[in-house]
Amino acid sequence: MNDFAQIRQRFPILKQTENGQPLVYLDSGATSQKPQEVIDAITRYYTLENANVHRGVYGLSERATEAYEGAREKVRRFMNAVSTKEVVFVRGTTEAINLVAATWGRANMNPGDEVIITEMEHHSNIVPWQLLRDELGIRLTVLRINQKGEICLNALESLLSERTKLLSITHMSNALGTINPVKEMTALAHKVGAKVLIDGAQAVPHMKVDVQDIGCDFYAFSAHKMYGPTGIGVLYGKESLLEAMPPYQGGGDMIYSVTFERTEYNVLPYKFEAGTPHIAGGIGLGAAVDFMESIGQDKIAEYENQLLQYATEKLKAIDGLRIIGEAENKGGVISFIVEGAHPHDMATLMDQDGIAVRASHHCAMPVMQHFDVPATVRASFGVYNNFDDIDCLVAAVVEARDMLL
Ligand SMILES: Cc1ncc(COP(=O)(O)O)c(CN[C@@H]2CONC2=O)c1O
Repeated sequence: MNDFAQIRQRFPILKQTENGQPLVYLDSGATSQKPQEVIDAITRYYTLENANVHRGVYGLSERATEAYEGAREKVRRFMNAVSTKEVVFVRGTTEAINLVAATWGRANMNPGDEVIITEMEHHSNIVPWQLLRDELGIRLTVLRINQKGEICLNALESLLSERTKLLSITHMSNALGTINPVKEMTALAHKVGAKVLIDGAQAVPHMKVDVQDIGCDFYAFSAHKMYGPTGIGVLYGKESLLEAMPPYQGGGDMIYSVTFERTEYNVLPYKFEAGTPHIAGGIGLGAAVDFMESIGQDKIAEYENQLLQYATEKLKAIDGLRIIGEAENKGGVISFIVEGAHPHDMATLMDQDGIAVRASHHCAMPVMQHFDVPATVRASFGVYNNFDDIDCLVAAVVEARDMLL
């Protein structure tokens, strides 16, 4: 049994059947499945370590705090951040981006200042900037994509100006699979003095991310996409920026002292972590980091690329199927349509064969508009998928197509 076949055995949920067929889970882009060690870490916390963190002066609370803050250090090392002060726990990528818009955005942007995003963004990296535009009168500029679903660095350079205060971009598209050249994009933005936020929700599960190497100012991701629990994610921010930003929410734990006249805020990262945190989620995230590092992100990326190449070759051979998003550099996501068959009908029929794929606009409606499709069928891979899964996917696509046409 090869390594990845053994890894698959660590996911209990994959042992079940769906409609009498083995479950073929190909929707990791929406949320990944969880290995036993992540499930066990969360169970262990509630079984043996549950207490509120940071303020208890008794052993149980100290052990809960050690487990929770130990997870923060794991994330720091995982992203190669300089300090745990730069690792803010949030609910997920969406909250991370909203936090930056609400704090750094409000404190640093004035009417006429510009945010640049790309045409392939998820709605969580579009709507927060629209809200800020409508509140502050800033400009929101879109970097268009080509017919392969790629951005053009020269076009970005032409858009950047002294007016640009933030470049906010996805590292990897959830709808197209496109991997953006974020390091080069960051360098171009910094040349005009703009800050850079990277939406890493789809990238972190699939590849090694080194925030110091990229040079970005903010980086956001969600635990539930990289084998961890829902409800916990990370905002990385350069310490100097986080230090200068006002708090996001007010309450307990984010304070040092409170009088009715004024409040002195807590140090980083706690200034941004008001209220009782998702302690079990943080510990589960730490276990997910351990899981990914036990395999090796480069090994994950290489394996998933083999799956992607195989799936692309097999799907392209199906009459009437069009792949949406054919970037030279892609991660483990493949979107497609079958002419004459609505994606929702395709996915519904494929479910009858035990195939779990997403049929949607994937919260990337501008991408659908660009390719003039209402939605796509999307298969997205995790470390537990294999080539048999892809053979099952292809057979189900053909069967659904023949039933619908
Ligand atoms: C690129 C990208 N950015 C942000 C988000 C938002 O993440 P949270 O929901 O964890 O805050 C997602 C979610 N991906 C969606 C969710 O379902 N299917 C998808 O592709 C995403 O793919």
